[in-house]
Formats: sequence, structure tokens, C-alpha cells
Amino acid sequence: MEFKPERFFSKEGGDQGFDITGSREIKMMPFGVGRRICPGLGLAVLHLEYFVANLVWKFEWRGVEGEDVDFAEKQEFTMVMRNPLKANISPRVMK
Ligand code: HEM
Repeated sequence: MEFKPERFFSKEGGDQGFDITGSREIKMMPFGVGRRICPGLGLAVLHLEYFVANLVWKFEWRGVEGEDVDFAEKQEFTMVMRNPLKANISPRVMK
């Protein structure tokens, strides 16, 4: 199992990109699908982009030595990664 972020550049989606609403295809449904789909989806995606961009901008991220990420499934209360990302983060010094 490997991380393939390019799978989100859906060819079927064309210019519309990857479909998380489940109206064209269901590959990933973090906000549910159909009549009860999360009405905060647009607001959430907007904020998540801002949130992640700020984490990258404001902090320096370093992997922990000897702690390689393993995407294999591991059954706990929910299904989790065998070895999730562990990172040391430190504030970037802004000049
Ligand atoms: C990353 C952020 C969020 C995630 C992953 C998320 C995910 C979800 C999911 C999975 C559902 C259930 C859908 C279903 O029953 O099929 C839901 C419902 C709902 N969400 Fe979100 N949500 C997020 C943010 C928000 C925000 C920002 C708001 C409001 C501003 C919001 C308001 C609601 C409401 C009111 C429902 C109930 C809809 C209904 O039952 O008809 N959510 N959300």
C-alpha cells in the first residue's frame, strides 16, 4: 500500500476535479452523500485549505528518525494506520 495523492486528480472529473459530494462517483465521502450531506462542506473545505497552508507556513516539519509511515491497516476501535506520521514541529522564525 502506498500514498498516491495523484488519485485525487480524477480524470473522470475533468475540470471539475475530484468529487467528494458523491454526485458523480463515490470514492471518498468525508461529508456524507445525498440528502443529508454536510451543509458546512463549502465552509469546511475553505477553512481546511487555510488551516493546512498556515501549518506549513508557520511551522517547520521534520519526520522522526526510525518512524517511517506505514499505511497498512491496523484494527483498533476504528481502522487506523499501522504506523501513522510522527513529526517534530517547530515554529518558523519569521523575519
Ligand atoms: C472538516 C469539517 C467537517 C466534516 C468532515 C463534516 C462531516 C459531516 C458528516 C459526515 C455529516 C453527516 C452527513 C450524513 O448524515 O450523511 C455532517 C453533517 C452535518 N454537518 Fe458537517 N462536517 C464538517 C464541517 C461542518 C461545518 C463547518 C458545519 C457548519 C458550519 C457543518 C454542519 C453540519 C450539519 C448541520 C450537519 C447535519 C446535516 C443533516 O443531518 O441534514 N459541518 N457533517
